[in-house]
Amino acid sequence: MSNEATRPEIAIAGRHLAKRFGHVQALSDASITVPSGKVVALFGDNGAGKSTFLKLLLGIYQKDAGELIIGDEQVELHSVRDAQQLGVDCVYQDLALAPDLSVVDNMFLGHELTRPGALGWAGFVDRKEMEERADAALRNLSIKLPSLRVAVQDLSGGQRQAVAVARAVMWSRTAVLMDEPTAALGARQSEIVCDLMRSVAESGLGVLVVSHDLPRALKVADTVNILWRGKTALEAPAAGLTVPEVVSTMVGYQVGEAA
Ligand SMILES: Nc1ncnc2c1ncn2[C@@H]1O[C@H](COP(=O)(O)OP(=O)(O)OP(=O)(O)O)[C@@H](O)[C@H]1O
Repeated sequence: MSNEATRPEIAIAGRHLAKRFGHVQALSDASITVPSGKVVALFGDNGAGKSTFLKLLLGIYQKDAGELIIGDEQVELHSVRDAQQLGVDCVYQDLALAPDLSVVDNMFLGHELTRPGALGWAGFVDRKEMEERADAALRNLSIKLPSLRVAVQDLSGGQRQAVAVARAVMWSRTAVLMDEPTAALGARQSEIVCDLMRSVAESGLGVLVVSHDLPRALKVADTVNILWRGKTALEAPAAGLTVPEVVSTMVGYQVGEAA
């Protein structure tokens, strides 16, 4: 868990970001700041540029213009690896879990712990330590599962989502980005995932969540950012906003403007 004294003020931010794909100007002037310990909800109509923004923050795409900040420092990201090394991870919409592997194996996918073998040869996977660390990561977020050895395909949708969130948190030091984390879930499981977002923020990380579930995201977020045709149309505290106001801004009316 992060130490408050050493926590950066800004976990992650993109300022005045622009990105063009051929003839499509996906982003022209988009700015989002995610402070440490806060949940920021990113809203926007289809094609507004939300996924493009996330992919710029993750190093999947490279920006044409603007500034990226991670952990209070201005950075350049050339790959996903660059973002990961700065402590940024993502819970993707498809969760990117291997269904036939256990919870533990999914939590360590690509990060397996090995002990050195005899004569310095490749070591064996240290399963005991993997289980202990996975268990601690899940407990920190108060996630309860039937077993760590169960295959992910035998968990409920909400439990799978929780494993994906815990995995991202385990490998993040700075910020966790979430792309539609409740899209495939029922009401009760969505509430559990929203509670999880708050726990992640309370652990000191910045959380940026892209969502079409406006009522739930408004409830869980500290700040709301709305993109409209590739530009930031509104950045405001969630507490003062209603769903109709958000929808108006998403479709191009400013808050307070007569329809
Ligand atoms: N790799 C790409 N190549 C070409 N055009 C792209 C690419 N990625 C996104 N776009 C275009 O950029 C614009 C913004 O797309 P983006 O996926 O970022 O929007 P979004 O807000 O995430 O939409 P949705 O809610 O529908 O997922 C769209 O017009 C889209 O067609």
